[in-house]
Amino acid sequence: MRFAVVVFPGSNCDTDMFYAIKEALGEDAHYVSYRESNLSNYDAILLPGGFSYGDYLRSGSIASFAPVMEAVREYAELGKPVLGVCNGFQILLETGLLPGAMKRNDHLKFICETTPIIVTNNQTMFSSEYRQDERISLPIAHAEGNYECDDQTFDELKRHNQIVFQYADNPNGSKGDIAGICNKQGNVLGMMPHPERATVDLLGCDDGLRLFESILVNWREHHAVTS
Ligand SMILES: NC(=O)CCC(N)C(=O)O
Repeated sequence: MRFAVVVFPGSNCDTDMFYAIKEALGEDAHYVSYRESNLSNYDAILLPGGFSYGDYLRSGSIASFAPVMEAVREYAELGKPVLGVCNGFQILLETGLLPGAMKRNDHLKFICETTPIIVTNNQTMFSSEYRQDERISLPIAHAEGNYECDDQTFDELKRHNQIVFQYADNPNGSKGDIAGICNKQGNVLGMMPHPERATVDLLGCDDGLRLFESILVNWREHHAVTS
């Protein structure tokens, strides 16, 4: 499976993402520039964490106008997997590929810690290798992770099972303890916790690996070789 790791000016988790795919998952990973306009060679697109364009204006807002995001939008419309982690999630929100917005953490401090996460929906292409309502541990590292949306959007997220991950111990004030949501079609996921920082025991936790394994398992199911 060929994964694209998109690199924006200011990305800083691209190498971790590349390592997670190449070394921990054992699949093909490629760095792709924010200038790229054709993503048709890839089976999944990964938007890594970081501080794209210095987080100026709002996190992810300037990156949402990068040339590659038009290609990501077209790619997502085809139903192919798009994952945004942390700053990647913020970019997906700013692009409108996911509903809602990110505010500064309610305590106005940057938080960097490993935190308990609940798998609220294991029926997605990103979470199927977890058990429903499983409690896992993942690192978080952000200043703007306080998810916000209006009540109508929140009801829709619940009605369409779009809330995929929730904080067990809300660290930032996020509405509904939201840590990760997907679009209605289920092929675009944004999440603040960093699964790519938790893919091997050596990192202290490997609960993130099953997220990438879920993508791979689901891709294989749709690309089964029948001879
Ligand atoms: N780890 C990251 O992606 C940093 C996120 C980010 N730009 C912030 O909210 O602070």
